[in-house]
Amino acid sequence: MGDQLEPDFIQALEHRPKSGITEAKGIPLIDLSPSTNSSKSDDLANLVAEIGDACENWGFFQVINHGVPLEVRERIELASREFFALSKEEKKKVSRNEVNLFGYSDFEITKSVRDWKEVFDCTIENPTVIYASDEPDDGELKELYNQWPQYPPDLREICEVYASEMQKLTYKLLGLIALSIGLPKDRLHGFFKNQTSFMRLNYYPPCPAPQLALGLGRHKDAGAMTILAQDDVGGLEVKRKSDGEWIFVKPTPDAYIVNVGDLIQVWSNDKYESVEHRVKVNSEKERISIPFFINPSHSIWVEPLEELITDQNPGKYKGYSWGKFYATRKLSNFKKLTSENIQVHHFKL
Ligand SMILES: O=C(O)CCC(=O)C(=O)O
Ligand SMILES: [Fe+2]
Repeated sequence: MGDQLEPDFIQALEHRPKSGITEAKGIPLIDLSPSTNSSKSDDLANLVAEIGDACENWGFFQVINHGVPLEVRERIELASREFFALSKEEKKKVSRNEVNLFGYSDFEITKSVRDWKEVFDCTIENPTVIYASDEPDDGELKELYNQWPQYPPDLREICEVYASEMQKLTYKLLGLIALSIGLPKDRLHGFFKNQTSFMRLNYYPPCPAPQLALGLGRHKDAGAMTILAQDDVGGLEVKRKSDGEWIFVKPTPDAYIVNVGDLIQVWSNDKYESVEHRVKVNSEKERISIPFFINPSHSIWVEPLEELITDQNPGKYKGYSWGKFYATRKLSNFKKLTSENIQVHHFKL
């Protein structure tokens, strides 16, 4: 079967998916209604505690009663299917490249192995401002804009509506996370003025050798937080903190999956860790997922929050520039990497 797959998709033995599913209780499912309704303060305190436990013990959770209309989600899933069903030639008219960092790609690489997937990226702030180069002393900025395909004609409008719903949910979740570490609700909000957040439509086609490849290799998300919609096929696996076992994230209708990224790990000084995850593919069904990557402004200096630092709990990271980190990551898509891509652990003290 391996001969049906180009060698650059084949994972090393130790990273190949297991054929069965590890049945486990899975990541926590959290009802967000106490944050929306004018509910009792006890309910809010319980919700904050649940969020804190989930961030600490899993780094991942699912939310329901999140306030995002189901219709908005159904529209973006449908539009994604319509876009990826186009011919390669048509999709490549909006290819991402070194100048236009957003758009379509069928060439994603994670830890030097190709992912069995296609993506369409679009940015949220219009334009998004980032550093023009990854050189530490070069302060030149550049503006990034989206590219939109001709078909489906309403993709732009649908993505914009979806993004504005995700933004509302973002601030709700950032508030709950801040409260859960004993900080004022709006403590993290300021980092996201002129944000570099972006969203991605992921398409995982059926794979002839799903036991050899991955839809997306193991990785951690480098930004602050990710909110993910997955369809009913399933494939996402999360590395359980307690024992390192890969746990299948069972699709839950109308739930969003939330995970802590590397920035919350640094801001919280390792109280909340960013957790590895990956995506399995299957030989029969295509799968759609839509991550919304919440990233701060390029101008943010990332370091443990000063309120959390004491003599007993000294800062575990030296600071780094989010903008330079992000520029390095984005430009690496177009370079042949010979060494490990930039990672947050490079800034560990
Ligand atoms: O497709 C998924 O379920 C996960 C996607 C993901 O982890 C990512 O794009 O960073
Ligand atoms: Fe991810």
